[in-house]
Amino acid sequence: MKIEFTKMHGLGNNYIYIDMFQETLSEKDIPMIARDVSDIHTGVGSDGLILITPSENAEIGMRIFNKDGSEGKTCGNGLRCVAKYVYEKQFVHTTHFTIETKAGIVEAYVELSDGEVNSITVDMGIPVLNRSNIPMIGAEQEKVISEPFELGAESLSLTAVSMGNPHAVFFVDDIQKSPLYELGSIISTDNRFPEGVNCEFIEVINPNEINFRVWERGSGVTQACGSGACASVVASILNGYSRKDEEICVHLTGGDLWIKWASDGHVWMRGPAETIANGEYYWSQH
Ligand SMILES: N[C@@H](CCC[C@H](N)C(=O)O)C(=O)O
Repeated sequence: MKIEFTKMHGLGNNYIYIDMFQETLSEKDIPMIARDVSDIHTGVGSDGLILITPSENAEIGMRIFNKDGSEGKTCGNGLRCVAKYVYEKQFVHTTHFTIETKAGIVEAYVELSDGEVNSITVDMGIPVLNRSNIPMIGAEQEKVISEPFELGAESLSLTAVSMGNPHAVFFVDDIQKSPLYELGSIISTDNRFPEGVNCEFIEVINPNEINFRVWERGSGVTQACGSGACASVVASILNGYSRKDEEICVHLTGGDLWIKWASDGHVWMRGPAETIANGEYYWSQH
């Protein structure tokens, strides 16, 4: 089966994008296609698969599948790439439009420079802080802010935030020494998180600047995670390191994102999106 695709990235967080206005995939094949196409040796190589779909409730729809074939509910870097794609293909005719994800409908704003897409701002919505809705096991309604998190002999301090998808944020003194490879996969599948979790280590440089590393649920270490950057800024504010209504620069491995948690509760993300390649993928079930 021949599938046309576009490979795009947001700060190095790269996905294979399939335009479902043109292609038809069977629902049961999608997780397998996500795994196969993501494989660097036998596929194209990516952090996962993103489908750009029609939507009944918004102007455009988006679905995200991680490298292991699991479906996530949202993807910050993916949203900016989808916004660039649909604007450039003229699926939308204004610079402000809506995109539906499994986590809800978000608004995207495309910023142009000399007629070219320069950056994209997305209203990522209101973070969910109640433990049971993250979801994380334990007392209902309670927020998880700087809570002791035992992991064998290690004792970490956890702040948990859902941006539509779950994030476990840990503050470290030096980002270079964060135990990303040692603990990322263990935390990501820890049974205190019934749906798994994306795991972020952050170093606060000053109230308006943080360093960031991520282990993504279903994909492992990636160069950037937009929803994770939003969750980290929310965690930084909840812990008193940063302030609401101020734009905070998040330094990710692949570059910078600007995030603001506004007083009305909404989290805004601003950053770039790039097209890498267009191609045809030859998929066969095995
Ligand atoms: N890279 C993403 C998040 C992708 C989904 C995540 N791994 C999950 O399973 O929740 C981003 O930029 O937000």
